[in-house]
Amino acid sequence: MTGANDLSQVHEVDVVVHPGKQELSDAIAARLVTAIADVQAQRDIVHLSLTGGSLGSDLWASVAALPARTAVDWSRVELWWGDERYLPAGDPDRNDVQNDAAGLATLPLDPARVHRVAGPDASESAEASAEAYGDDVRASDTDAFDVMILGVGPDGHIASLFPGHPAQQTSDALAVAVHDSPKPPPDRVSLTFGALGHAREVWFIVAGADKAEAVARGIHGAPPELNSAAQVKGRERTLWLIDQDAAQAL
Ligand SMILES: O=C(O)[C@H](O)[C@@H](O)[C@H](O)[C@H](O)COP(=O)(O)O
Repeated sequence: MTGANDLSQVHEVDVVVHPGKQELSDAIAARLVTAIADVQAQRDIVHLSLTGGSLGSDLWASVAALPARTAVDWSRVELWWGDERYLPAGDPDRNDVQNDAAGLATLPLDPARVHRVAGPDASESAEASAEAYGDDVRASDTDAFDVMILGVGPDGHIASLFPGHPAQQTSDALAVAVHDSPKPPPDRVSLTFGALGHAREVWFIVAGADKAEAVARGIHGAPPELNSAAQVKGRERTLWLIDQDAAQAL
């Protein structure tokens, strides 16, 4: 990983800094393909949870361009999303649609293993969609997500859990409906903190100077009303994959 600067074991998390957003995206893709192939050498199915946002989509362009993507049996990958904007299937503002357009759709996935959050075209309400999504996660035969990928907003949000928003406090469900989101669109469905941390590895992926303060708080610790990322850790590993701009406040 040329140019990568490993600031390992900062406050019980691993931090890897890459020069810029493109290098970061390519490095996440390489790391992800290797992680999936490693799990597939041990067992049949891999559970992977994805994120929206620009980097969360860019990484699929990087995977699609990576020759080593063929080291993965994509038909044995179960795909989930940490959150989804409560919009109809196919809406260009949905996270899954943006991931697909960036390159995810080019991979030979099994559509039956791609777990999309139901939108208003396929559910009565965001609450009903969240409940169905939680049931889907519970019914899957996994002990934990193998890799939980999470983008981080400048305000410190992860998935659709915004600092200080009441939906952050849901602890009795795997997924929650979010209304009045400070970032549009207002209605969303999100995994809860408990479900997001139900992962062997959590990877926070962040680029840009506007995220530097959120990154520092996420790594060094902060209360939920200031930062959501600080509330989630992987069971085996918590990894921050960031670019130099996002590392400015460390
Ligand atoms: O539903 C959303 O609005 C996105 O999923 C959002 O949570 C995103 O992951 C972060 O805001 C980081 O996005 P960027 O990588 O574009 O900064």
